[in-house]
Amino acid sequence: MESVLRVGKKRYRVILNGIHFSWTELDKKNRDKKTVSVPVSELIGVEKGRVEILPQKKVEESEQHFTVFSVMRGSCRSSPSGLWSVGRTEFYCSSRDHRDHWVTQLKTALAAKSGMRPQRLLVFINPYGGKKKGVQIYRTLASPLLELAGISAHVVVTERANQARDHILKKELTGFDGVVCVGGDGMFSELLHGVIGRTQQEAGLSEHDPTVTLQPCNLHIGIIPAGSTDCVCFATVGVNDPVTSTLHIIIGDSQPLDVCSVHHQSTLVRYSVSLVGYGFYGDVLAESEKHRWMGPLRYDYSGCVTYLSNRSYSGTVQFLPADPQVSSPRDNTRCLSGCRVCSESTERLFPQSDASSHTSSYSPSQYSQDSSQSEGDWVSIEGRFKCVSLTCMSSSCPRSPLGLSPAAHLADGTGDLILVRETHALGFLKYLHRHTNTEDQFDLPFVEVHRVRAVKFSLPPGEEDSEDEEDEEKQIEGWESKTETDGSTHKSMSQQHLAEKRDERGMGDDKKKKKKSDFLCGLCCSRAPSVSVWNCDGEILPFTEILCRVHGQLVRLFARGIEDGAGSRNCRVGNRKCKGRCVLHT
Ligand SMILES: Nc1ncnc2c1ncn2[C@@H]1O[C@H](COP(=O)(O)OP(=O)(O)OP(=O)(O)O)[C@@H](O)[C@H]1O
Ligand SMILES: CCCCCCCCCCCCC/C=C/[C@@H](O)[C@H](CO)NC(=O)CCCCC
Ligand SMILES: [Ca+2]
Repeated sequence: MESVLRVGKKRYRVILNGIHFSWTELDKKNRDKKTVSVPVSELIGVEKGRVEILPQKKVEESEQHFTVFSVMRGSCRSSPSGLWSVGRTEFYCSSRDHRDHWVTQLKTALAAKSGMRPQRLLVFINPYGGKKKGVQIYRTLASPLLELAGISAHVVVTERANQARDHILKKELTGFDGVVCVGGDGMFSELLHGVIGRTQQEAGLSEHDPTVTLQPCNLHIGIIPAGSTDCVCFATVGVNDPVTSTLHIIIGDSQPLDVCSVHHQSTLVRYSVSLVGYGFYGDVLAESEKHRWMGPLRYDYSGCVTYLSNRSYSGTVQFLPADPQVSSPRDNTRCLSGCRVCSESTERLFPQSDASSHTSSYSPSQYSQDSSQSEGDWVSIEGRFKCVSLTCMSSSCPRSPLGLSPAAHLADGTGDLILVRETHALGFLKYLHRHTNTEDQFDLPFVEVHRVRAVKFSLPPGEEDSEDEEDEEKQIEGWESKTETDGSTHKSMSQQHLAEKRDERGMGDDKKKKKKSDFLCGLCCSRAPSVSVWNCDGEILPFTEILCRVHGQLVRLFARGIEDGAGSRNCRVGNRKCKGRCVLHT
């Protein structure tokens, strides 16, 4: 369809074909002609009249106007890369019939995309996450956009921890195309556990057996960030912004994600997508749980306290290396939207399925993961470590924009194992500081990094996890999942308890008496505990000896990874960059 319409006072040639909706200013010399071209896949909605959606819905009736809403990269020249906003354009037609015809055509074009987009979502809001603004963020920023896009949402404001996980595990989910959380990494983790657990239940697979090839999950997960760190959102979208995330959900973006299952003996302990960290990151988390009242600042405070305690821990790390021909954690690449390494991994991980179906929305695919790969040989490293970290993705976050492992891939079926050996305090500070800039944190003599498929950690003889303590800790975990209504305390009580138990176990009887002054005395290493705890995506694990296995592309998010140079400098018309000439960005 093609017409001359007015936008403001200027005349435009407006064209809608199956792929693009574009408008070019007329009455301009050729070289100055400005074209705005929006892929139909990035249209959000069309309304009759002159309509505004954000910050509040306002409708001005007009028989000859219609308003088009679309994805716009950036909101101004200085927008961070990856930030999306809502582009809004009012068109003026020659008559009411003409206007109605345009609206019908645009709605038909949008309807043709409906198979690629979610129609019905199950949304869980944690009213206590981050700065406690989850409900407000959803009502003012996300809900109006979902409504505009014709997506219906069943909203549950949670009343206790693990309510979202249990709902997904047990309740009827027929008709939902995705589950969405409004909250932080902890809320995401609830959805992750619910979706993976439900999928395995339905497939009749045991999650406990680390050798089982788990069934990839069709139900997509969306994250509207409203937490403290929001690392998963940042690393898969590039920014922590509720509007950007809602737009990715609306247009049905689909980003596969590797997941690590953590086992103790023959039991599944938890799943992780971001960090399974022992030593420094475990200690920071344990310490931070004692200071939850500080809010997100507790991590900075606890980071300093833990750094000053200057601890290191003994243990044996074993790992199964990934194929070094495919990629390496030190190859200076970045996993960006449409990443080649991840696409090729799709073919390797699911050789029988149609690889192209993995790039679109939640179209259910017949997955069957390749388990023919022989396990290979385990490599063993023994020593004293400041930290042992396993991450399935970069784990970038506002604190560390390139993340724990900048070249890690979101969906390549591997994780990066980072070993930081015992070193002097200044050396470790250098390592930590490099997370905040572009210097290579692996280019230090006491740091090594390996791309792996599985990791085992064991304690030195005499320090192993004792069965009695495990039973007790399991009870604590069970208690944690019981109904709780006070969002500010649910985690602190259980995690603090576990942290204290760890301290007790590590310090022995006489040192227990001086537990209260422990972190100050941590400066003097003789009193430091010999065993740390594992931080698993922000939760303390109740076991120290664990086996981790990476499951390639086990879940899918409504995201597309980080866009190359997205933001105010470039837009994409089809697959070609507009080099900043598009009027969206001039
Ligand atoms: N209504 C509720 N009451 C108490 N806890 C809840 C409730 N809803 C969710 N939770 C729990 O709160 C925890 C933290 O939530 P969330 O991740 O949204 O926020 P956060 O501030 O980012 O937390 P974190 O400290 O993990 O970064 C989650 O682990 C989740 O299980
Ligand atoms: C001299 C300057 C030093 C600055 C050091 C900065 C180092 C930053 C590294 C960033 C690592 C992010 C790891 C992600 C962890 C999340 O899965 C998890 C859940 O939200 N967060 C925590 O455990 C919260 C605990 C995070 C510990 C930092
Ligand atoms: Ca990975």
